[in-house]
Amino acid sequence: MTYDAEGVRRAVRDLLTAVGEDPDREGLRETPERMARAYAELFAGLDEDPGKHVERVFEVGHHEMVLVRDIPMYSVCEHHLLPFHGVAHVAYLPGGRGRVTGLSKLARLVEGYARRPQVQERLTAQIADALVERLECSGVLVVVEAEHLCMSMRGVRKPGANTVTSAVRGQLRNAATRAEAMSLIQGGRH
Ligand SMILES: Nc1nc2c(ncn2[C@@H]2O[C@H](COP(=O)(O)OP(=O)(O)OP(=O)(O)O)[C@@H](O)[C@H]2O)c(=O)[nH]1
Ligand SMILES: [Zn+2]
Repeated sequence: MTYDAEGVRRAVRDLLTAVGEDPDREGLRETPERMARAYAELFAGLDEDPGKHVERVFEVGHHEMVLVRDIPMYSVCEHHLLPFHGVAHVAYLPGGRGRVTGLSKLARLVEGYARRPQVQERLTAQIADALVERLECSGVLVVVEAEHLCMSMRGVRKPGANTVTSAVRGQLRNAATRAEAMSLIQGGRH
């Protein structure tokens, strides 16, 4: 997939006209160009294989849980192309050889799947599946908490409603391990 900036500029100009605006008035003249740049950033994940980040591993012989909590996350809902944003928590149990990946790579993984038209459930599952398949860890728990602007600023208009999704794989399905991960995730709450 290749990003077509010219196509985006054209479409934004047409959109402005269709909603009853004048795309040639001063404030809007550069808007197609600005939006082409903005969308290139918001949808950069479409041109990426996010799983590649977590294939960079270190053999440190760590067999216990690793959790990165409160990773800021911005995505765009595929139904309305409006933002949903919040935090992702990513926990995993290293596989047999105690291989871990860089902590920032977990955030890069979240970014790669968030920066595309998404639904929160798929985003959550894709992060979990990439960790199982690419890092080859023995268990994963991903929790995403987000507010959807399509629910806040339009439609049902319920600002503040938070959607929480989780995806659990492998040994983190075990009740005790899962409870430990959940309590570590909630440990940051006041
Ligand atoms: N499951 C899920 N639903 C989402 C997500 N983002 C947006 N939605 C929902 O997608 C649904 C689309 O519903 P439709 O009835 O097709 O569209 P709509 O008429 O604009 O719906 P309303 O938002 O209720 O006005 C809405 O209920 C949204 O809240 C998401 O990440 N996951
Ligand atoms: Zn939506």
